[in-house]
Amino acid sequence: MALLDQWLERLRNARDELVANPRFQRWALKNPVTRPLARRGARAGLDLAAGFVYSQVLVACAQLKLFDVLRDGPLSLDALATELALSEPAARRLLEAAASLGLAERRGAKYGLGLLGAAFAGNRAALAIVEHQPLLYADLADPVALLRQEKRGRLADYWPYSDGVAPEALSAQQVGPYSAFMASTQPMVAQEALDAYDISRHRHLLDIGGGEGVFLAAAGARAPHLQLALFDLPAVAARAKERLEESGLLSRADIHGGDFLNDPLPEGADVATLIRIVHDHDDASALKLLRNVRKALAPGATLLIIEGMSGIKGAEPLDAYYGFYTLAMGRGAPRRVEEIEALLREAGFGKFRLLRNALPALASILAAKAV
Ligand SMILES: CC(C)=CCC/C(C)=C/CC/C(C)=C/C=C/C(C)=C/C=C/C=C(C)/C=C/C=C(C)/C=C/C=C(C)/C=C/CC(C)(C)O
Ligand SMILES: C[S@@+](CC[C@H](N)C(=O)[O-])C[C@H]1O[C@@H](n2cnc3c(N)ncnc32)[C@H](O)[C@@H]1O
Repeated sequence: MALLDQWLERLRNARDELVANPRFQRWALKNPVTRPLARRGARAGLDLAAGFVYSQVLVACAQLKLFDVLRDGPLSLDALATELALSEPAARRLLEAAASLGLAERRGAKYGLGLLGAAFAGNRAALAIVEHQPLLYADLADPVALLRQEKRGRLADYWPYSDGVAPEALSAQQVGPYSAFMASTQPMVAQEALDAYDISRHRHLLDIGGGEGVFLAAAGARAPHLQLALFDLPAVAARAKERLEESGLLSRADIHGGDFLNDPLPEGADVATLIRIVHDHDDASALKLLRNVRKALAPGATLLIIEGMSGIKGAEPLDAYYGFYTLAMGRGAPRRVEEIEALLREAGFGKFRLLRNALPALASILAAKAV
């Protein structure tokens, strides 16, 4: 095995040396046998180099509500210019850029939704994420300064609990923007998790760091007998109460406000969830949180960790996205399943099961049992 590894390593080194040679690059593009592969490589490089611009075209489409405008059918350029409040040349520039990326489609003298445009038109949560991105991009204008900790990301202000502020003291104003953002993107995650895990086998769910209760409501809708509970910061718990009241679910739900690192968590649940929580924390506070969760659960109870996890096939770019997102936020990092399991084991969990789900790039679901 060691010999095989050595050979593989030599082969990889030889490949890297070859591909790094500009004469080889030119030869590979000219040679009809190697051309398709070389073109694919060049295209992948171009896409990476230009990716920020592609994203900004998407941001412009989202901010101008292009996908909503095209949802009722293709429109001419002058109609689009009016709808988007752009000059006709500017509308043409945007629509041509969008069409080149599959976000729109030329249909004779009109433009319609392209494949990707149609997918975004049908996905409010994805659009909410796109509209949130400018905050992240502002920080990423100088990625090296972030890596060297020469600059503090503005995202840290958006997620004030990540910045050493006493979390229980956060005001309604401070938690409002991030809570609304999480609530608008949660349906996509909830659907992914609840399709992969049959929550109806349980009797009592506690969603820890459950935000405005969107997951709780989705789980409650799938399992009408399920007793519901949520724990989040007091100012967020107040928002959850309001939302659940509006949807008529408050009578089924116990909503608790507090600090999940330092306050006791409510007991009695046979399933607890931590959704997009653990990757917000460094190892020491993640472990503190998991130990606190373990204390609230009886042996045999289930804990579901639901968030983007590294090293999963189909979710490879997640290390780039969450790696740099959490860098700008000033805390946390995406983890591999084995790393999460190690923390869980230390906190008193076992019997791990990584569930299959449709879109691991969005979130993976790791089930564990309190032992
Ligand atoms: C199969 C046929 C008939 C045709 C093929 C044509 C085709 C391509 C059809 C597509 C149909 C289809 C299934 C569309 C589905 C579209 C979907 C599901 C689109 C989903 C897009 C999701 C996106 C863009 C999600 C991005 C998520 C991001 C970037 C997550 C950000 C999360 C953040 C910022 C969280 C922060 C929390 C913190 C602080 C880190 O804890
Ligand atoms: C990234 S959001 C995820 C929200 C929700 N689980 C979702 O996926 O939509 C993190 C949540 O953890 C909560 N939170 C952060 N620190 C906390 C603490 N020390 N105690 C209680 N809740 C906390 C935040 O208020 C926020 O609702």
